[in-house]
Amino acid sequence: MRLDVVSIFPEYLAALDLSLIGKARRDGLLEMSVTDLRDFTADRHRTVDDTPYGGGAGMVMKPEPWAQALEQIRDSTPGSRGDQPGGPARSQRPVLIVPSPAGEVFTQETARELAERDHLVFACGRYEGIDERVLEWARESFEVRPMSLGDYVLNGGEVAVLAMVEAIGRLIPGVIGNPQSLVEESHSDGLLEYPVYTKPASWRERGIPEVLLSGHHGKIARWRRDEQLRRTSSRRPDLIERLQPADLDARDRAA
Ligand SMILES: N#Cc1c(-c2ccc3ccn(Cc4ccc(CN5CCCCC5)cc4)c3c2)n[nH]c1N
Repeated sequence: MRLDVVSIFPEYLAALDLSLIGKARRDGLLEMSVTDLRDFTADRHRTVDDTPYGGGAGMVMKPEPWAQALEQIRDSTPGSRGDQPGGPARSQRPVLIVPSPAGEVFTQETARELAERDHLVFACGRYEGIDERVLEWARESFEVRPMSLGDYVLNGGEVAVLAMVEAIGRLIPGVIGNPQSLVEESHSDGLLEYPVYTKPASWRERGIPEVLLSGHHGKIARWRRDEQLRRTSSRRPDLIERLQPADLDARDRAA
């Protein structure tokens, strides 16, 4: 997989050189490049914003620097242009992910879907956002996906990209050492994860659930599933409502 990020704060994305994503890059499991939008400006002040048509507070990001940055990324990626009329086939098109409070909400399902794609391009807006015509223009060559982290307002797209890249990157085969840990985490089966404990068995006069010391794998699995159901019912009843009958077995229903 190839990841490209465009931002006026490229240093914000330096955190992606750390930890698992950084190791995945060094291991060749993914390629990643960060582009400074200001490199595509034509004035001495490297201006990327201007006042909004129709008035209103704040500034809007100018379209031309974005189009030039995205063209360079598109044209430097084999197969992204395609020679078919109407541009590249969907499967070849890079996905242009545009963080925005007005986007679809990014979920674990979104991460799983995007982890299957060959080329993701993230456009980090700032100010009040990017001129909408950029997204319209980009649809000729990209699959354009406005994407939101959740229902709160950030100051720009970089924090969202850090979260999305981590959520997507960890699903790429080989990035996580133990793939089993991907199976049992929150949202992998529609439920929140169970509580975890480690040594010492007694800590500040607090013990751990006896079943976890029993060595009885079946009982431990049952306890963990019950804890998932209990936690999800208590903290995220909306997830319980979304569960399909097939997601719950007879023992769950009895719980
Ligand atoms: N992902 C994600 C996000 C973001 C996010 C992502 C990208 C950008 C780029 C700029 N901002 C700041 C911003 C965006 C909109 C507004 C409201 N304005 C009202 C008047 C018309 C114009 C828009 C204010 C400030 C961003 C915020 N916030 N929350 C998420 N989950």
